[in-house]
Amino acid sequence: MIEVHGLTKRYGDRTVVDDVSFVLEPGSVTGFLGPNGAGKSTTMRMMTGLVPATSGTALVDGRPYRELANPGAVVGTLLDASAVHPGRSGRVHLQLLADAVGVPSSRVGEVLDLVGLAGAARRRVGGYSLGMRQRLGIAGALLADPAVLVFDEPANGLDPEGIRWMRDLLRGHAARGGTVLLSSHLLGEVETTVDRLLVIGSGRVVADAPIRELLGGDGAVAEAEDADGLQRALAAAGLDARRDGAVLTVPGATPARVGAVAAGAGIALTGLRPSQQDLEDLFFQLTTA
Ligand SMILES: Nc1ncnc2c1ncn2[C@@H]1O[C@H](COP(=O)(O)OP(=O)(O)OP(=O)(O)O)[C@@H](O)[C@H]1O
Repeated sequence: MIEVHGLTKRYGDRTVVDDVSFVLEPGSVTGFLGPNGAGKSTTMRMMTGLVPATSGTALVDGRPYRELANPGAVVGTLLDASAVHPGRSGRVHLQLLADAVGVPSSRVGEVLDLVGLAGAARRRVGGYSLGMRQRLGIAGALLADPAVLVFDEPANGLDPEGIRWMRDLLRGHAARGGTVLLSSHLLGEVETTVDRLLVIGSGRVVADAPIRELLGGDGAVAEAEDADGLQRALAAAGLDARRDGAVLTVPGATPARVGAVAAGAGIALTGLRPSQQDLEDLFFQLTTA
């Protein structure tokens, strides 16, 4: 469990993270969204002791990251995948990390296999592609099988297969009771990976809720060849519907209610679903002041 309370960072007279509070529960993947410069990386860096907070606290299992006896065994971080000595091989890089967090050398081979880098393990990291460096960073984060993963833009440079692999990895981690915080600009990827959304704009939290709740909206979207007839039937039932061709959007009505009205009027529906907001639209609504 991660508890962040009142976390604030000032550089000179600029407040780049402003009184940020949230809780990350085990068994969940939280997507951390915000425009460029909103303060995501700085927040993650304060949480993991890389940058001192001006004020506020970030606790991992009740303690600040820096006070954990073996932080790498509790929190796996991917915060700057390029911060690796280019002259070292991937295997040597991971071996040094393994020594630092106290895991056996056999684990190095396991994580290399896990991230799909076994074939490139003896090559110098300087010759790795961006995606390979990301995979190496993820391998390092997973070495000690930590319960918490804090990943800043993990999909950066990954190909579509790699992105799917990462999604499965993060979902699997949460399914085993792990806690994941992931920042990303790939909204489609976020939508299919996360349970919760934490959105910041200009250093402040502007949304923190389950993604289904944020995108859910209350209403139904129905399609019918006889859209005119359906609109009349809905109006007779006291429901205002907005029509766009054969598609009717009915705010404030459940799909079940719309289906019942259609059935009562003898109108065949060709589609019926809860209305859902587009994540991109939501993102701009929340972050455009
Ligand atoms: N060491 C520093 N000194 C001064 N300002 C900094 C420093 N590090 C970050 N900032 C500023 O803090 C703000 C937040 O930066 P941060 O990297 O946390 O944003 P971000 O949300 O991660 O952005 P991005 O999506 O572009 O990665 C930016 O305006 C940045 O210029």
